[in-house]
Amino acid sequence: MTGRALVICREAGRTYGRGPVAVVAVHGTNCQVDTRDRIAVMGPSGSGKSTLLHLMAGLEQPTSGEVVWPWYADGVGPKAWVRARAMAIGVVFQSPSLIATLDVAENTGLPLVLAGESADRARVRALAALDRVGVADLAGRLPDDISGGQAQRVAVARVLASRPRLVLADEPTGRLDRSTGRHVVDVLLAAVDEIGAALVVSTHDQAVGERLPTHWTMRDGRLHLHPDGGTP
Ligand SMILES: Nc1ncnc2c1ncn2[C@@H]1O[C@H](COP(=O)(O)OP(=O)(O)OP(=O)(O)O)[C@@H](O)[C@H]1O
Repeated sequence: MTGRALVICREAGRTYGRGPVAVVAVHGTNCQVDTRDRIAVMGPSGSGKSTLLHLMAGLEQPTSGEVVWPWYADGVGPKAWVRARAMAIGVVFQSPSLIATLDVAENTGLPLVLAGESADRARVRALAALDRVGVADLAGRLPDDISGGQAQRVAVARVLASRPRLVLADEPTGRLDRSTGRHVVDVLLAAVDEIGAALVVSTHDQAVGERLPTHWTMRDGRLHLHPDGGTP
């Protein structure tokens, strides 16, 4: 913890299904992400990393405990809050999920347009974000005409365009070869430094975990924090 709290999990847990088929993806978890944190959540496939990140992003509701975003302003209506939170917490998924019929710049600016920004303004911010991750030259290309590594950098730019306070990257290198993955992590780290955002990366790849100073580990839905930073 190095700054102001952006998200706090208090005994937050998530169970899927009920009765004999219930799966506890995340057991009651206590953790906090602060403004300048750089955290790797390490753990094998199925250990609950994605579910934890989705809880922090507000994409999933906890079935026990609570997730709190302390910068929530009382009086903001639920719809406005969901929109504000989506802008402030950017999620990079394992698959970039670009829309095939929109070019790279349009894909990058889409969340801004959906949030009510004009198309012109969204384009300016999209181009700046693409430039920041080194793929401005791809702005007019369609997703089918770019590589997987380039698409993942576009997905990073799409998140950065909103200038989030917190970036949650869920196995962002999972589908990339090692050297492309390393490059995407470089880009992510440089970009969050530049915009002053906190970063949480979930990964089962030691090489990715080693790039971040703080390590949390997830095993069978239980999160272990390492106050001394921990080794991946
Ligand atoms: N929507 C869902 N419905 C039912 N079970 C789910 C759902 N999402 C996740 N799970 C289960 O919850 C557990 C944790 O999954 P989660 O995806 O969070 O793990 P993970 O560590 O991110 O794994 P991976 O790296 O493979 O994505 C797994 O047993 C998974 O099968």
